[in-house]
Amino acid sequence: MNSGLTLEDLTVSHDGRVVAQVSASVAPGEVLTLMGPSGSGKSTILSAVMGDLAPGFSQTGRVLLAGRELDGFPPEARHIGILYQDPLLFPHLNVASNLAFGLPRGGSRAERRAMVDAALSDIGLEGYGSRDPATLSGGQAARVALMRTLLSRPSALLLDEPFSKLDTELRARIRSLVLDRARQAGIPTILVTHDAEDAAAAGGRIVQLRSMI
Ligand SMILES: Nc1ncnc2c1ncn2[C@@H]1O[C@H](COP(=O)(O)OP(=O)(O)OP(=O)(O)O)[C@@H](O)[C@H]1O
Repeated sequence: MNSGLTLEDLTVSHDGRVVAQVSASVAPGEVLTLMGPSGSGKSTILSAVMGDLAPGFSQTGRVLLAGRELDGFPPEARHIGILYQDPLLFPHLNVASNLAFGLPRGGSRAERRAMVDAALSDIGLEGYGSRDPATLSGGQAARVALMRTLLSRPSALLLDEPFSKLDTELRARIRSLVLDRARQAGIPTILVTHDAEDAAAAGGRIVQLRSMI
């Protein structure tokens, strides 16, 4: 059974005008790069996959995960992880609780704590568990956000330029961390980027969106 992600003639319109259109299929563990000029609809396509279009937009076509159509599923039942340029962390939870939020249910307190500690170590933030997210640098917050998403074991991963605000060295490290994990876990992944180095690191096929205006 194909457990990849398929976008079948996915078309998004606003006021009767097509603003984004794509057909693509992403195999398990493949990182497909979505490129295209500003305004060609890259972020809009990711919102359509999430089933989370802003009011006024409508979509046609199909999104299939593991061969099953996602249409009609509430967003929380889709198990699709998304990361944006600006890391979104819960401001009222400390760093450890933000990470624990991503863990699937189950397991003892001690097991969950051990998983959070291992995750902090993986992102080079040992000892940061009790910190308030507001006290983190941009790069530290980005690492926590991506690890929280990875811990939730998404069935598919959407990356909307999540590396673009990081400095060159951190960018390369965080990029490898997330792309390697996605590949190892067999997660079909779509990376939106303007950056040729990101696309090369992704190593998968590149789909170019055309500007619809
Ligand atoms: N609220 C809106 N009303 C009308 N059109 C909109 C609205 N929001 C976005 N659009 C249009 O949808 C199209 C796709 O925008 P989108 O942000 O998905 O492009 P993008 O490729 O991600 O751009 P960028 O690379 O600049 O982030 C654009 O033409 C944009 O003008």
